[in-house]
This record gives sequence, structure tokens and C-alpha cells, in this order.
Amino acid sequence: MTQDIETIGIADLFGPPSPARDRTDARIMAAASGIGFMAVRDFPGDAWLTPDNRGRLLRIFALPDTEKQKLLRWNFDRTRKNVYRGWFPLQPKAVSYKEGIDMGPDIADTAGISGSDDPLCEPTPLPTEDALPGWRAAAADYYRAMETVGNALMRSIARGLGLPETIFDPYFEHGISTLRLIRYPLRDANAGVDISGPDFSVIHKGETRAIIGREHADSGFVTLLAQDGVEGLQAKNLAGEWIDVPPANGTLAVNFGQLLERWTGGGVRATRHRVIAPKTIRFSIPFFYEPRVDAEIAPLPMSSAEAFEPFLYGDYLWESATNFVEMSGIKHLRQPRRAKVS
Ligand SMILES: O=C(O)CCC(=O)C(=O)O
Ligand SMILES: [Fe+2]
Repeated sequence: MTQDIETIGIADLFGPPSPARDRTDARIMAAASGIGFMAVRDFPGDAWLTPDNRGRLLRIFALPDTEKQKLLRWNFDRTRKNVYRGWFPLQPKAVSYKEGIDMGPDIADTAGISGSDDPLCEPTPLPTEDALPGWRAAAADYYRAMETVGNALMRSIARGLGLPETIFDPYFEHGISTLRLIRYPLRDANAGVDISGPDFSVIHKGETRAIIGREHADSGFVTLLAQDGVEGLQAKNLAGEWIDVPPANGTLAVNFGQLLERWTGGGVRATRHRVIAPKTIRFSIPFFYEPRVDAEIAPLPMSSAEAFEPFLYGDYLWESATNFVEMSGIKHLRQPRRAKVS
């Protein structure tokens, strides 16, 4: 049986305790512990999920190259100081064929982390107000809206696990969530890359489709993904089949990260996903809801919890995130803040 991805209205998560909220919690936990993907709708800030409003953020891709280059990260431009936040350009030879920007909490002024020497807390290089009037304010509003949704899902997951609903709260004060804007152009057939190989293409519904987003699981707690109405995202279901994640307006696709999978001893599933090439250019806006950099992750007080050695979120994230192609070549720039007990 192919299990579909459920769409769940989450308005009740923003109200007082009620039987309706309990039912929503149960549906979320069923998705989290089952297929590991869901779509959510009906929440404060859902007005963002229209083509016009997403377009207010995606305007950044229309900047001239000279303006985008000012935002590049150190691994793409050695004159830059930012290593973790900022612009990643297209990598024509990589499986993932995308460009975009990673932004941190400083854009929404929720940071309280300035002055830190941790690259995970560095400020985000942003276009000037003159280059893109009104854009910064829109990005800040969107960031705050997604923090609110992430927070509501985090509490719902706590309740769904049978834990106090505030158990995760302290971990997320001054969290380092990432707002990412992605553009996947059509692959240039003359780029000198043979995309017929198995790494670069798959058969889907009898058709050969290029891969533009390499198969992976996300690193963080929960990911809130706005798609632009263009298909391409696929999730691996429990039977190991790739199923399409519908890009419906008014919904966010939600998947769970490896941090949460580890924290819950596999109770929540960090589902693998990938992007196959649609016929048109594609944009997406993932928001990775994440704890504070110095959060100590230790086994949860649940009877089913498996023992593991506590670790710092920042150490774990750096190890994981720097394996992605857009973060290549920077692993050596941050040392673990806590030595492993051997
Ligand atoms: O573009 C998409 O739809 C998915 C992006 C994604 O999986 C990611 O950035 O982690
Ligand atoms: Fe992802």
C-alpha cells in the first residue's frame, strides 16, 4: 500500500488545550512516527503561502550577479569572512543543481547571539535596502512566522511523545534556525556533465528524470518547506518507494530532522527526500527550525528512550551540515566545543 502524505489543519495548536488539539497532536505524531512527512495548513502566517507573497522573498534571485556575489560565503570567495551564512552559487558538476542563500536569526532580530565567535552564530550578509527595497523586512517577517509554526509543532511533538509540553522550550530560546531560499534552474545541457548516469538521474513513472536535489535527510528538528507550486520533491516512504510531495499553495510540507530522530531514539522518523527536475525552473523556501547552538542534547525522560552520550547541538550540526556540497571545505573552521568523552 502506498501511504500518502496527510494534510493536517493545525489551527488548534495555537489555542488552549481542547479535544480538537489532542486530535491534531495525535495526527502529527502519527505522521512523525510513520512516514515522517506531512503537509500543514491553517496557521498564523499562512497568508505567506501564495505565489505573490513567496515572490516577495524570491525577488532576491533577480538581483544582478554582482550583487549576489557580495553575499557569497568564504568557501566560494576567499575574500569573504562569513562561512556559514550567505550565498551558495550553482555547482554545475554536483548532483544538486541549485543556488540560494542561508539566513540566520539575526535577520529577525531574535538573536541575542551577537559577539559570539562561533561561525554557526555569524551574522547573515544581506542585500542593501537600495538594491532590494522592502526585502529585508519581508524576510524578517517570514522568519518570525516560521519560528511561531516551528514552536507550535515542537510543543505538539512534546505532548505527542507524552512529555510535558514545555520540555523543549529552553532548547529553542535563541535558537539558530535557518531560512533558506533556493532556485533550481533548468540544467544546462552543454555544461559538460553527463547526467544520464545513475547518480544524476532516476526513472520515475516510466520517465527518466534528472536529480537536482541529492537524496538526504535534514539535520535539525523539524523543517517547514514552502514550495512554489512546482512538483519535484519526493519522499521515501516506509516501503522504500519514492512518493511525490504535493506542492499545494496554502500548505507547508513538513519533515523531521535527524536531531529529533536521535533525540527520540527513532520514535520520530527523519525521512529521506530528494528533488527531481520538473519541466520548469523551481523555487523552494525551507525553514530549518533549530535549537540554540549550545543546547545539550541528552536522552529524554521516556521509558522507550535509548541511552546515548549527551552532545552539544552546535557540534552535531557542524559535523552534519558541512557534509553538504554547499558547505564543502569548511569543516576544519570550527572545532567541537565539547571534547568527546571516550
Ligand atoms: O527544494 C525542496 O523542495 C527541498 C529542499 C531540501 O530538501 C533542503 O533544502 O533540505
Ligand atoms: Fe531537505
